[in-house]
Amino acid sequence: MSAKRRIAVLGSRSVGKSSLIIQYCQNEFVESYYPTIESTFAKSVPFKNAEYDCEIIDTAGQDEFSILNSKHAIGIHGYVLVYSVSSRNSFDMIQIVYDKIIDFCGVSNIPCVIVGSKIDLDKSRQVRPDEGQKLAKANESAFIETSAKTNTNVAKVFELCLAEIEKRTPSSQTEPPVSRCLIM
Ligand SMILES: Nc1nc2c(ncn2[C@@H]2O[C@H](COP(=O)(O)OP(=O)(O)OP(=O)(O)O)[C@@H](O)[C@H]2O)c(=O)[nH]1
Repeated sequence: MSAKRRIAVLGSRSVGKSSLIIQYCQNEFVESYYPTIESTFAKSVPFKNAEYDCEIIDTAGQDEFSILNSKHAIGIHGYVLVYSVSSRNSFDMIQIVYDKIIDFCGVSNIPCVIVGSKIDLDKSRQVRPDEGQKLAKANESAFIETSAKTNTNVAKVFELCLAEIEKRTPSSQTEPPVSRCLIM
């Protein structure tokens, strides 16, 4: 039986979350922009001699005022946090979203990949790769830069996420760790 892995993709509006997932699951890139409310994609992924049934949750873009939806914290095995390398604001949102998740879950860190998207827009780059790397290191996360448009490093994002999950949850275990948060 293949293990189930539920992965939530979060980040500011319009950074390319849907495009990344659609490129990964359906091998296509859509130039036009349709804001997401929420959708779920399924993909079976072979990884390290095992087969994983991945459920990938595409979320509506967040900002500093959004309240973390409990659906994006409960029952989630791993996170993909996306910013666009051409938007400093979206980069600044990553730490805010990360902190909201760890606060909600009552843990000190989560299985997470930080993604700098849209690297094909190199001329309008506002965030350097080493800044992304440093942020990821500070949050014990994996890091990668991608382009959904040119299909650069797209599959790698989800492999890194499975690897981060694997570091903390052996493949024999299906449920994500229970939150240590106590309601008194
Ligand atoms: N050049 C370039 N454009 C991209 C890339 N990825 C996404 N886009 C464009 O950026 C816009 C937003 O992409 P979406 O994938 O809808 O972004 P999103 O993060 O899902 O947006 P929300 O649903 O509002 O949160 C669209 O016009 C895409 O075509 C990329 O890798 N390169």
